[in-house]
Amino acid sequence: MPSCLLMLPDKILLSLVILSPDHEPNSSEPFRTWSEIKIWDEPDVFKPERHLDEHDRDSMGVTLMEPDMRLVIFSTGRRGCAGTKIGASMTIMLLARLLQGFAWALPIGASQVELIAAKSNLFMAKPLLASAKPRLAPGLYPKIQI
Ligand code: HEM
Repeated sequence: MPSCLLMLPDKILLSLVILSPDHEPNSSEPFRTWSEIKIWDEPDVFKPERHLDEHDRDSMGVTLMEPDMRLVIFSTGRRGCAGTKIGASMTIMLLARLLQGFAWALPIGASQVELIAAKSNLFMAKPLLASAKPRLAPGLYPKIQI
């Protein structure tokens, strides 16, 4: 599970010391997010290609854990995620199943997708809503008993 969602506040502050050395520990300023780290050009702009391996831009390779902490999805170092490979594989498989199984569209009334990050936490400013319509034979969608 992406543990950043469950982190207690003091744990978040501990991470900040690493990510943002210029942050005043007792300041009332909201904590800084990845988008403020002075590593990327235009950090608030959606540019997923910035995560491709620098040495070989033609490859689709992405280094998920690296000491420079440019991509901190799985953290790094000795306490970094032990399940990076299975976590990445599961995420890709889940995305592939969602794309294969459903035709995706904007919800009724929406004119565009807004990928805007919240200012004070790691969530999106507004929930991402989408309409999913099954596109395969009905028997391929197992019913979950709750
Ligand atoms: C997309 C999926 C996942 C994400 C984003 C993710 C992310 C993370 C992060 C950020 C940490 C470090 C937390 C910290 O700094 O304290 C962590 C730790 C850890 N993760 Fe994951 N994780 C994922 C999936 C998994 C899976 C599938 C497994 C196991 C099969 C796993 C096993 C672990 C373990 C054992 C640790 C603790 C490592 C240690 O403290 O020595 N993770 N994960």
